[in-house]
Amino acid sequence: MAIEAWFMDESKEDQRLPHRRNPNEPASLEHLAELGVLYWHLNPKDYENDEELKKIREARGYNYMDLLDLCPEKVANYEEKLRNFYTEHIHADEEIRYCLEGSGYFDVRDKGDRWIRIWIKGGDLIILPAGIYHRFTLDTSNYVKLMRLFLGEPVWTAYNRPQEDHPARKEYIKSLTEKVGMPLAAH
Ligand SMILES: CSCCC(=O)C(=O)O
Ligand SMILES: [Fe+2]
Repeated sequence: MAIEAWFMDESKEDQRLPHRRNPNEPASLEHLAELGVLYWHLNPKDYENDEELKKIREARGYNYMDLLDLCPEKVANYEEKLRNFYTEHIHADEEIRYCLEGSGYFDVRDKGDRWIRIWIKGGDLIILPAGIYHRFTLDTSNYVKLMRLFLGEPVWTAYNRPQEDHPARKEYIKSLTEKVGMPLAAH
């Protein structure tokens, strides 16, 4: 089972709606990988004993873990948090999220600054690279339970756009040009 992603329309309607273009314009996993976005599908049941998750955590050094149950009863300043999540930003580190239950949308900017909407559901683990512009919203199901992973002491600081001089942003832009630039330069 693969994740679904698509280019967003321009409408300013409710952020929780799918915002597909008409006709739908899918974005492939390969396209996401070119942006440095990584994806795995795991079995979210019994995640505490999942060997696959364990392997990914070990390989990438994700020693920190916590759970975010995104509902008004369990999250302080719920509305404010949701607003901040949907404000376009970057981080100095990777953002690693594993969806255990429910669903939601991660939006990431592509190289041409277009929004790609990634629909995550139970079992989807995604990694956004440091420095990529992104945001998050619940979908119309209004509920998600996420595992947050991190390498070392967690830092969740969001730097809202524009951040063109932020070292993580510069590093990210450099990594993009290296990825597409290398094969061309060889000709
Ligand atoms: C609800 S997790 C995703 C939101 C986000 O981008 C963040 O926490 O930085
Ligand atoms: Fe973020």
